[in-house]
Amino acid sequence: MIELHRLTKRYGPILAVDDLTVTIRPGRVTGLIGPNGAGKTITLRMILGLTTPSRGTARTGGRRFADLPSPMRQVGALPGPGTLHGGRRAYDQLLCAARSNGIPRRRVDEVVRLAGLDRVAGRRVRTLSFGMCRRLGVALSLLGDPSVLIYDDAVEGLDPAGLSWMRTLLWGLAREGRTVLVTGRPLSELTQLADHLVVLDRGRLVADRDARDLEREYAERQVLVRCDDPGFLAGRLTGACAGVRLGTGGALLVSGLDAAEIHRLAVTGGIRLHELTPQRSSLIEVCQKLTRNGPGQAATEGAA
Ligand SMILES: Nc1ncnc2c1ncn2[C@@H]1O[C@H](COP(=O)(O)OP(=O)(O)OP(=O)(O)O)[C@@H](O)[C@H]1O
Repeated sequence: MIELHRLTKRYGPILAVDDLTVTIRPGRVTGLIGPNGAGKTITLRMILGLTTPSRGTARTGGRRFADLPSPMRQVGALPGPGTLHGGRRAYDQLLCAARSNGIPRRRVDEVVRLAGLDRVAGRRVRTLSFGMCRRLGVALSLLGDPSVLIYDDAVEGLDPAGLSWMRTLLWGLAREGRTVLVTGRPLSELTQLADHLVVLDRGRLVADRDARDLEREYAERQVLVRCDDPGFLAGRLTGACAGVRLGTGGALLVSGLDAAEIHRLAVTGGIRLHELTPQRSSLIEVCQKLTRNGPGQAATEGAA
């Protein structure tokens, strides 16, 4: 479990993380998401003891990172860029990390199998593909058999096969009862991975919800309409208190009325319908609605 209590990081007037209290629970994959500058990286850095909070605490398994007796056995993280030794064989990279943390060699063999590295373990790191390097990072993070996994940029750059592998792996690790926290981009792929979402905006918590519940609650139902007289139909729809936006190719995106009501208004107005398709906004659109719909800056002191 990861517990953040009133976690705050201030850089002068900038509140990068603002009084964040949230618990990341075991048994599920939690996605930490938010627009650029929302405070995701700083939050992860505070959990991993790389940045000192201005106020509040970040604890994993009840302790601050600096107080963990054997961090590699409690928390597994993907290595940052440039951390892997290009001239070393993948297996030796793992063995070296294991030895310096008092981890037996048989665990190296286990993580090689878990990460699907069997065929490339003898190759030098610089000769591995991007996807294989990511698998090596995963193997390193699992060496200490930690109960908490924190993966920044878990899916960035992965092809569909790599993404599917990562999803299966992380869900498996979560089902074993581990705490799994992922962040990074792209949002579309991260939201496919996470079954719970913690959404930040300007350093503040805006949602801490089951991903599907969030989608159900906030997703705006819309109906896409194509007809022979969109201007006339739009007038009738707004007259019936519907929200109407113009889509591509003259289509109307209608909210606030269901397809049957739209159909009735079109028919009684003598309008011929070509398409009437109910739609739902995606989880990405929900997250954009919850935040500021795009990049921005962290909160500054005194800002509303
Ligand atoms: N060392 C620093 N000094 C001053 N401000 C900083 C520092 N590090 C981060 N910030 C600011 O803190 C805010 C949060 O940054 P952070 O990197 O955590 O955002 P993020 O959500 O990870 O964004 P992105 O998605 O772009 O990586 C940003 O406004 C950033 O400019």
